[in-house]
Amino acid sequence: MTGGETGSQSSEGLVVRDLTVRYGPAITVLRSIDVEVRPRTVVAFLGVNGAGKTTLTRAVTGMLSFHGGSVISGDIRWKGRSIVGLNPRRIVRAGISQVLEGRRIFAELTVDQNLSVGGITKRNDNALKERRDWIYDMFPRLRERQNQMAGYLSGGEQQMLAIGRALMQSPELLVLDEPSLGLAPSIVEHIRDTIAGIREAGTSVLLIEQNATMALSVADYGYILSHGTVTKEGPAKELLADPHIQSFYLGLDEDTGELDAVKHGATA
Ligand SMILES: Nc1ncnc2c1ncn2[C@@H]1O[C@H](COP(=O)(O)OP(=O)(O)OP(=O)(O)O)[C@@H](O)[C@H]1O
Repeated sequence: MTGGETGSQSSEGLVVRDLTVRYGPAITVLRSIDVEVRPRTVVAFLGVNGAGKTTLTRAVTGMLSFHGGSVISGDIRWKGRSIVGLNPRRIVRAGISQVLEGRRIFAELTVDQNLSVGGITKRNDNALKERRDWIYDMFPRLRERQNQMAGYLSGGEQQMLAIGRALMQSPELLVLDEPSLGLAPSIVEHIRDTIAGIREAGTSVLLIEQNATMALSVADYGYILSHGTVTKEGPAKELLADPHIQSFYLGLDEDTGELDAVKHGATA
């Protein structure tokens, strides 16, 4: 069973089946992968540089064609309906929002204006105001800086803003691409707590990460991707305890259990 909950809910969330994705005519990046994100769960998608993690996010959010990629075979179903071939706007409207790798906020707009842009397709002003208050409660530092230009925020604050902007759509699924990249450990912890809070509020999260420690400590379920193929999957707690995963992704020596971050390039 995948995704951490009961089988009866499988058609409600995101179901990726037998998906093969290619860039151009010859570069096959994802090979027959199966991934599932059930409602109200956090699913970690882990792998080293170039494994194909971002390519999965592009396929799910309708961005693949902008990068010269296409779905060769298989399907991506959201709440029981195929979303392959839908444009990004329709996918956002269907309830899937994403935070791209690299915190792409609008640097010359204020924090508040960035949030307004995030909610631009929503028409209910009261609901938007409530949403904005909820985001400011989650990130008090953004409230303090709401009239500042976003470009002057720290890296961690920009990541919070990027997440907040995506949440303005009230998504049912949030796709987060490497939110911990380049951030100090204390900020990473805050981001992890935020992800847990997002799940508690009812939104499921597909969490793309190289920082396996962070991702598996908050996720319900995880997938390990290697060269475009899912090589391992299971409940996050089991993956976290797996000696091979500890050795390769968490940087713990298989024999001694000691941290070996330099050898394995772990980011924890
Ligand atoms: N637009 C593209 N055209 C051709 N090849 C691409 C394109 N985008 C990515 N690739 C290749 O696809 C492979 C997977 O890339 P992808 O960005 O999905 O991996 P990733 O696991 O997210 O890596 P990282 O952690 O470094 O972001 C890489 O070999 C990459 O060079």
